[in-house]
Amino acid sequence: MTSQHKKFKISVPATSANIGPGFDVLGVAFSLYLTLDCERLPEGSPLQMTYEGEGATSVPLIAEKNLITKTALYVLSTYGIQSLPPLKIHVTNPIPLGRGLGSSGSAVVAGVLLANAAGNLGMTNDRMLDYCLMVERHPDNVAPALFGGFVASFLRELEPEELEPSSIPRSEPTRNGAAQPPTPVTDIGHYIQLGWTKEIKAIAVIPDFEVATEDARAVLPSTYERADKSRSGIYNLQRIAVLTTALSQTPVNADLIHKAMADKVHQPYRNSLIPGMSEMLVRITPKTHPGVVGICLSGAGPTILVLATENFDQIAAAVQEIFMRQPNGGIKSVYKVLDVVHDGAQTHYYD
Ligand SMILES: Nc1ncnc2c1ncn2[C@@H]1O[C@H](COP(=O)(O)OP(=O)(O)O)[C@@H](O)[C@H]1O
Ligand SMILES: N[C@@H](CCOP(=O)(O)O)C(=O)O
Repeated sequence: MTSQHKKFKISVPATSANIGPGFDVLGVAFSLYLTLDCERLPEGSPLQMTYEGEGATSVPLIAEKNLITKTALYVLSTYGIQSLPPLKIHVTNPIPLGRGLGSSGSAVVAGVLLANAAGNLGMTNDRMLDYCLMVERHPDNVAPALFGGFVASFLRELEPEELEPSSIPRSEPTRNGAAQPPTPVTDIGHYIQLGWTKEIKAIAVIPDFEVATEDARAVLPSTYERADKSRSGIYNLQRIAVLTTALSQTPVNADLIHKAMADKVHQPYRNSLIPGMSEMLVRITPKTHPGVVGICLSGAGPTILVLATENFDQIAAAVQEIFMRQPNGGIKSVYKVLDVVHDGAQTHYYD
């Protein structure tokens, strides 16, 4: 039982999805945490929500509008609970929004954990994944955020009768306003945690502009043909199979990983949204920059993710230099050297 605990803290890691060829499949959790410090208030008190960090000036703090709390409200409503219990919630968010580090996925996971703790729902992690997938339909951010580590995942196709109108919040609203299922069906998400050698860290080079995931998905083709000129589907399948094992092995085979991180399914179409990316992917290699293991777009971008074993500052500087050479005064960026973390989202109870 958790109801006697007056305070609880939820922490959810940032993630990077895709890792090159693993579009909508692979994701990895990082040592950068969205946290919610929660305290139960006396019955009848209004919800109090405060927020610091990334998004502090833009994220709404109204329960029905904020992605964390509206996700929690949706989960609670499927249990017949129509409002959040009286709570004081302080959000601390170091994950930049709209940069391809899974801020929305982490917010969705935090919302599901918030509902679980606040409503004493006693959900299993697998059940929580189902709820996350009703809100964020691609699994590659929410699965590693929930479970930690390097995760491959898929979700089953929903049946037409499950696609009925409802008030499920979407982290990326569909462009055509397609209807969403009313309650989570079970057994939607399937995943496996893969090995990741501890020698490989991630350098996230974060430019000072946002790309909404919805916009970065809108530039992708609606169909891929087996016989297309670049054989993009087969190209990616071959690489993803090699990459998932190569990233677990010691000693690190940088040349193999770098080649296996190439992609033809999403990155080429997103070039136009991320000035300098195509040059970075060609020019920053294990041969040109010792320590580099691989390079890709992080999630839907615009962050560039370099996997590396050493020389982190020099490698980051090379990416930043290419951003700065872009037209109209260049693009400023910051970078973070991140560890892959093997624990996912957590709820700690106090008092
Ligand atoms: N901590 C948060 N609290 C509330 N909303 C958030 C939070 N983090 C992200 N969001 C919502 O998610 C949007 C960004 O989602 P998205 O475009 O998918 O980018 P990202 O790559 O960062 O996940 C933000 O504009 C905001 O609406
Ligand atoms: N597979 C998705 C991943 C989006 O990740 P985000 O961190 O940018 O939200 C995609 O590439 O669209």
